[in-house]
Amino acid sequence: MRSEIESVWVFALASKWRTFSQESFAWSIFIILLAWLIMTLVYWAYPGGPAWGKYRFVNRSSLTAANKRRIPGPRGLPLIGSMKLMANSLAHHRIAAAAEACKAKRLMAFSLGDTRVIVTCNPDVAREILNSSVFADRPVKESAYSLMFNRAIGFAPYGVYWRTLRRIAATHLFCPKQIRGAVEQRRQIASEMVTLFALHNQSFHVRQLLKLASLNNMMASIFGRKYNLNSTSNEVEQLRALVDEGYDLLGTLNWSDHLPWLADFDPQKIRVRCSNLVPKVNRFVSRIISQHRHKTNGETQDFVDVLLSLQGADKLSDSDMIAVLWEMIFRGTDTVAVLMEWILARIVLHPDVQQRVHDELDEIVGRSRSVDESDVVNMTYLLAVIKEVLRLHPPGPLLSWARLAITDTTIDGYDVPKGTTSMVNMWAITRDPQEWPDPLEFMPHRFVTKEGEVEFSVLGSDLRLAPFGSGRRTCPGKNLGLTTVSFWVATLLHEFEWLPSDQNSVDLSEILKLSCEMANPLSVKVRPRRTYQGRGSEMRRSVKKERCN
Ligand code: HEM
Repeated sequence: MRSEIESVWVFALASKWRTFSQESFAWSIFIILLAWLIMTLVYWAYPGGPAWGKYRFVNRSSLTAANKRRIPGPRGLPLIGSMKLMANSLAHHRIAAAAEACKAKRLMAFSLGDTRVIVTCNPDVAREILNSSVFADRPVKESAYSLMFNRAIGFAPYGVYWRTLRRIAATHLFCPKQIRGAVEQRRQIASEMVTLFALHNQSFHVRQLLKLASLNNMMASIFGRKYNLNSTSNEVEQLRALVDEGYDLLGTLNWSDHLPWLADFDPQKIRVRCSNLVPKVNRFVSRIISQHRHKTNGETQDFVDVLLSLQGADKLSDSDMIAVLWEMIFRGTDTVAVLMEWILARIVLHPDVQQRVHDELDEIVGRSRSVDESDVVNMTYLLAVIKEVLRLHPPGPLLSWARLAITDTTIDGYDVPKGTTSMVNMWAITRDPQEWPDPLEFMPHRFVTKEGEVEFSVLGSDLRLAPFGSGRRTCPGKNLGLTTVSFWVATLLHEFEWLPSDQNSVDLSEILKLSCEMANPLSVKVRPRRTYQGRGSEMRRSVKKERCN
């Protein structure tokens, strides 16, 4: 009897405890959720949104009166902050509009999920950021890591390895002697482009051919591979597909970079795509490296040979070499093609400007011969046109890749903590009426210097127009890029009159991928300027012959 009573007690207590523990569990969850919600809202309430709020809340006791000054900026949404600013094909427009609305053109703070970001639309503050040694690092995206770019110049952490790579590239790829040495290759590709453009009797799109020309140029400089634009090569097709995929991956805003709790789910399938791409790139570049290793003639000819010849501390492992080589192809191809398409678009849109360039070409080169690269330095108006296009359509409106603060620092009087990502909205600076009279007008003559005036340099010394960035991480390929673009544009303008297509007028809408491209590819017609009768059919015959071969 006693034991029966005891078991009833035990059952009663157990069921009470179960009820209690279920209730208390539910309460605990509720309290945790409530606390989390409150903290989320507290973080979000700070100017600049949740990432800034979290930093300031967590460090509130150590912040002094001076560094309590808050950088103005949008809050965005709780938890994700202002992701919508960047998750947009016109991020540079949106950021400029937000800075205007927050009266924060000099310096604006915003949050991309957990990432603290500052951005400036002002040239003086841009100089402070880009030229400071504190911002000599880059925030590395997951895709950049997966694609090995952390071992190449663009994403390598600031330090000895990065400095070594820049020195090697500066000495063997980007120095004036090397750039001059590749003149014949650029001339050859320019003449192939002319031949192919001349074949069109109707309107056509220029983009594919410009990209292919640019890729062939980089393939020749980096891998020593020479291809004809007329003939399709399996190797070029393969590389083009690899570059396009890498370009798309790096140009996509990866939510997992800023919201670590999403990382395991890989919602945009970026990790999967990267892991599919990497072995293909490895195979492609390894094959070329191994062919170079087995070359019989010992001369140093291309960048692969240079990398293979390095000894001692400079010697690179095969995987580092692959990263460096691939990055060069990757960076050097699209930027040049994108800029050329914008230049041709402006040329078609402004016949008066085209006429002035033609007059200049007739005066300096004449119609009896083709353009020589050495003519270009004397073509002041053409160079002014290129600068004006860089001003209105910088290929990297947010300077492509952001910078990362290595230590705590001060920018424009505000304290900026270590680990903050910083960006420069070059597009907004180059369209600012306080910096440029009539900023939205296409007026190349603003860059034509008068007697005694100093020429405007776009290479990073004047932050009102620095399309190649500035400071330690400025673009190392800027001279190569400008030399190629100016010579090719001079040649294409010397050979043809560029006219709008019958069906599509020039549409200057933009789309920001890794570079800022024309949203609707340029369609044009060309009329030869200096060809004798019959040259068109002669060209057609020669192309047919090459294709048959
Ligand atoms: C019109 C042509 C080009 C434009 C507009 C351009 C623009 C840029 C910009 C804005 C940056 C970031 C600079 C900064 O953070 O301050 C950059 C970096 C870089 N560019 Fe270019 N670029 C061009 C051509 C090239 C070419 C032809 C190459 C190589 C073949 C190249 C290789 C690089 C590399 C390796 C970096 C990373 C530098 C580093 O982090 O140390 N670029 N470029």
